[in-house]
Amino acid sequence: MKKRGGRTSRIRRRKLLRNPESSRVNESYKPEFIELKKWLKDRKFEDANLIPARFPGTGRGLMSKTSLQAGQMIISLPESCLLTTDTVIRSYLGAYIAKWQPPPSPLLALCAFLVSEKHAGNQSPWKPYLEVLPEAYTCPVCLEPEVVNLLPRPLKAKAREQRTHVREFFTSSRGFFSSLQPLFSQAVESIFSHSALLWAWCTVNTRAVYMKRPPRPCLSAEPDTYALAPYLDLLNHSPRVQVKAAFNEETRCYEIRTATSCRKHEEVFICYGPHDNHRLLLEYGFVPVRNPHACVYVSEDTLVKYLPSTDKQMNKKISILKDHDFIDTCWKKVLLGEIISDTNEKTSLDIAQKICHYFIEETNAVLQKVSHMKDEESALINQLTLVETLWTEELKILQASAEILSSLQTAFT
Ligand SMILES: C[S@@+](CC[C@H](N)C(=O)[O-])C[C@H]1O[C@@H](n2cnc3c(N)ncnc32)[C@H](O)[C@@H]1O
Repeated sequence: MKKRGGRTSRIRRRKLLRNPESSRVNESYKPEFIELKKWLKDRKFEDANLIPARFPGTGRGLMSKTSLQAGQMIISLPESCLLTTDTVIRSYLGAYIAKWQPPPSPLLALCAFLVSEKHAGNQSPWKPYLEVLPEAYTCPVCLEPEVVNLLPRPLKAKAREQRTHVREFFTSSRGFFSSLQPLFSQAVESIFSHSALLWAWCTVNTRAVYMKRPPRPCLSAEPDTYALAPYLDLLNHSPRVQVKAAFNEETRCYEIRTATSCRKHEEVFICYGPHDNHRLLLEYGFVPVRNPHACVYVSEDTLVKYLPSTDKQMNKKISILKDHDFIDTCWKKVLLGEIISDTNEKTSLDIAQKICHYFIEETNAVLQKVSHMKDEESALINQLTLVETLWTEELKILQASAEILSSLQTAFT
């Protein structure tokens, strides 16, 4: 591989800094997007505003061809382009779903359809959409156990729960998959494998938009709220934008309007919700930088370790913290406490500062370990980089918190 740092690369980097537009790569000429556009046109969707592109930092997304004003429609995708449980029930799977007892969940119906259509390859009418879907995902359920082990403790627990949940989803769906055998010449076990179902589960969970469907007798009573929205699902998340997104019953289109303007040739973002980094990694498999909702989770164990052992009110304090959802919640909120007395305030600041330093040390130690593993395990580099970004963002919060605490402490000396 060529070494970076030569004159040409220095000039290129300077150019990129001067003109960030040149760092975005238009992908609309790619065969898969040309096919997808044709497929969308056949389903009455044509769009003049957005083009697929690759951006530094966020990866593949959509770029605006014109400037977008606040209140303007970003995209309006006709119902005929959406993949919902209606699509599945109307398909060759419908009769099998109707026969199966207990009724399959809406999520299972969607996942089974995705796996089956992917297996159909060139025969699938959904091929142009399936071709642009990611081959693999980075939600914790897809990470190697040694990478999951490096996650902050509360997230590690949720990641393991997610793995168990998907495993159980697979095990409990096997009977239904067997019932589909008449549709395939190949053994269903090899089509509806654990890895195929995992791919489908991640596709729905990371890409579907919210669209409530009425309950139907052939599906279980679980809420039916997922719709896969080709092309629209290329929009990345930013916590800094506001959008209005919903299915419009009059136009019969899924519409997104932006409340935040966007300049020509910039990436167009939507907001998946005011989520912290743990939730974004857990549900969507990415960690944004400078997320205003990011926080560091402080566990009960850590609090108990740093609160004075002579404190007779310890249990009461912990239960108050629990009642207010303060345990395992945002570190930032620790800084929002009201002053009760100078002595209490000073003690609290000292404890908070100690906890903060404990976390900074722990974070630095994990970061060192991750960096070491990145040198050793090149096959895991992308997964490790994801975890590294998460810890680096936590370190920034902790360092900023330590500084604030230190200036508050100075006020008491
Ligand atoms: C609805 S899709 C958006 C399009 C996606 N980037 C693609 O290429 O297909 C959601 C996924 O995009 C990625 N993503 C969304 N917002 C992101 C961001 N701000 N930074 C990095 N990745 C992001 C995550 O992998 C997430 O699971």
